[in-house]
Amino acid sequence: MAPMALKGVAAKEAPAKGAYVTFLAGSGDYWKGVVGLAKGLRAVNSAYPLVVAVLPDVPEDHRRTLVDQGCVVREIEPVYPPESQTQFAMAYYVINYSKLRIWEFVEYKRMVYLDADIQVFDNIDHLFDLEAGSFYAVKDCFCEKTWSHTPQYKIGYCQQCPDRVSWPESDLGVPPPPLYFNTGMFVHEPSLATAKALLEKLVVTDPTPFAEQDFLNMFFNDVYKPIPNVYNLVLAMLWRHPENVELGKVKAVHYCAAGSKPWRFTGEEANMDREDIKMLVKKWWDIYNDESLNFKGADAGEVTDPLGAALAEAWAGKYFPAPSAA
Ligand SMILES: O=c1ccn([C@@H]2O[C@H](COP(=O)(O)OP(=O)(O)O)[C@@H](O)[C@H]2O)c(=O)[nH]1
Ligand SMILES: OC[C@H]1O[C@H](O[C@@H]2[C@@H](O)[C@H](O)[C@@H](O)[C@H](O)[C@@H]2O)[C@H](O)[C@@H](O)[C@H]1O
Ligand SMILES: [Mn+2]
Repeated sequence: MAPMALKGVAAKEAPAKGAYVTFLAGSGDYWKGVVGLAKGLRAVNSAYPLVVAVLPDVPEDHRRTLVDQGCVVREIEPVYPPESQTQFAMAYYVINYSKLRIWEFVEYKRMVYLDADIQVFDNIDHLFDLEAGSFYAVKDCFCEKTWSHTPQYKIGYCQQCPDRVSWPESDLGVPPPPLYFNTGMFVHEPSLATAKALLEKLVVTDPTPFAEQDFLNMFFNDVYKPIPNVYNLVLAMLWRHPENVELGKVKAVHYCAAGSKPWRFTGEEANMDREDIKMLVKKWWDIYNDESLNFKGADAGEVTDPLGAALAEAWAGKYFPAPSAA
């Protein structure tokens, strides 16, 4: 017997296949990173929309700019680590715990998360077809000063080159650290059960220096599957492990090195005078400034990405009342 449909409850929509998702907090200039990302994904003809998880402190004009670029803007509730210990996470990173909300985006079966300081230079839509059940992300590097609090930094050990300085297991009596991923980019499967489990685990987990990145590495440690660094080039790799980088094959660049955010670039910080860095920053600006990559929404008449147009239209009314009839 067919299950009786609950009166007035619309049949559950089958989740859409997938979407890219990024995270925006505050009223600062990271919205420029999101605009760049939206245009970069268009430049590589991605078939998926870009969802932006915004904290309540993101101003309306920034949200409007993102909707005008075809983004689907979704407000999320902030996520805070246990109050009593917050001072143990680098204050700057504490807001990143709110990234955990994207597991609640169950209208999508699969999502590819990208930090707003990432730019995509080649189509990576095939990531949506990776086998389900694993957590896919790129291995991080332990060699920058930001890691100076860790034993691996003090020893000079890095998972990017485990043989350069081998882990002194017999001296330390502990095995090398498990594989550790950078959370500027990852492929995940939204699920309310996982979202609930993440938050329940967070409540009993003291914050650590790399905040949600450390936490996600702990949580997904047994299902983590490394993917090649072409999907998330952590810039420090260019001077820490150049032997592991083939710049011509890189599909996504992560501008996470100090001073490398393109929209704030001065070239003054360490390594920012490198030719490859200046070339990558220019590549970012070339996309950001390319008017032909602007979203051509329904109101522009010529719909170039129907899914984005439909989503943007559906969402436009959510944040901005439809223009009243003149
Ligand atoms: O003021 C901020 C700081 C961070 N972020 C978001 O949080 C992500 C992680 O921060 P960031 O990329 O600066 O960290 P990094 O990768 O450089 O360590 C950013 O990419 C943005 O998506 C933001 O929206 N506003
Ligand atoms: O909140 C912790 C952050 O941790 C990661 O950034 C780090 C990491 O890449 C280190 O390896 C670098 O040395 C460091 O510069 C950089 O900030 C993620 O990119 C970011 O999205 C966010 O999760
Ligand atoms: Mn980043």
